[in-house]
Amino acid sequence: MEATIEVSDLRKRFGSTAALDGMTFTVTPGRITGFVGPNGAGKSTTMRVILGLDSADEGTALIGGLRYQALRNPLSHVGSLLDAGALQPSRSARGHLLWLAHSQGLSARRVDEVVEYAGLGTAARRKAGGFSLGMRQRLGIAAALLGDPPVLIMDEPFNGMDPEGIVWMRGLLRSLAAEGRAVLVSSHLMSELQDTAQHLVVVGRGRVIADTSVADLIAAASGDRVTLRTTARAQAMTVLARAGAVVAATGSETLTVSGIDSQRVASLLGRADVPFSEIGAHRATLEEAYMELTRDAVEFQSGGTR
Ligand SMILES: Nc1ncnc2c1ncn2[C@@H]1O[C@H](COP(=O)(O)OP(=O)(O)OP(=O)(O)O)[C@@H](O)[C@H]1O
Repeated sequence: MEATIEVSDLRKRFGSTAALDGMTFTVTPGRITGFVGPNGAGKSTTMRVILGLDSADEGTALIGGLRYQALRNPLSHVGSLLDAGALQPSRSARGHLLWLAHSQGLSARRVDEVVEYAGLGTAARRKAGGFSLGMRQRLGIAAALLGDPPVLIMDEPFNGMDPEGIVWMRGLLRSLAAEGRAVLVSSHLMSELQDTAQHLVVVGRGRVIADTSVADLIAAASGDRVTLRTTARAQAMTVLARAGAVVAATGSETLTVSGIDSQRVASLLGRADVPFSEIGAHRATLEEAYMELTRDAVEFQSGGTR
């Protein structure tokens, strides 16, 4: 089966709310696609529709070219981590995985492999009801990987993870993508995706705002700005503004300059005898790029509803 997810023109209303309003994107194999957007943008609804847990009013969602309902032994086609709380609390983690495995014709040996892979170790014998959120996420990952699926869908997998767990999760996602799987990961924290995802689908109000590589998104948001460190901030601002640059102070000794390149900034300051210690092209963070893109798409902003 091809490792792809194809979402095409999904529309869904909940009463007067358009949760999905023409959602369209493709997740391709061999890379991590981050799925991001403000609260209420439609991420969970999209994931639920892809996984057959919810139905759309219009449009299609295909896994390897097939609707979820048409997949035989779905765990071997797609693994998902949606709600880490959905467990039988009295069952041991291993018992839960064994039950899942048997329902899909998978072996007990495979259960032991995924227990190891997800770093559950001896905790697998304990009742899942007593697990921390981080441990439940690991159990969810073990369940998602049971059928060795080519497609993975993870809703907020970093939730509840401690710093060591976050590093582990990043490495795991990267290796799953490197094995040629299609990996769709939603997250609210851009910092978690910055060094993890290669591609981003940014959504707002039920539709795609941007479908782009992380590198291109950061380059576009970085613009042609130059950052500068100087102990003579006021003097530098005067010299650069006189040359036509737009200058903004970003700290007591730092400035952002746009309109002229870093070489010109250096030569202007040199000629005017303005001291500076650092100069370089400004590189936006993924967080900055994301904020700029989604500014108009947030449903609720601090300071009241729009
Ligand atoms: N079962 C439901 N009943 C009514 N409205 C719903 C239901 N599920 C989702 N919605 C609405 O649909 C819209 C999209 O919600 P969804 O949960 O898909 O967004 P999201 O991007 O996952 O948000 P979050 O980041 O907060 O998890 C929201 O306006 C939400 O209130």
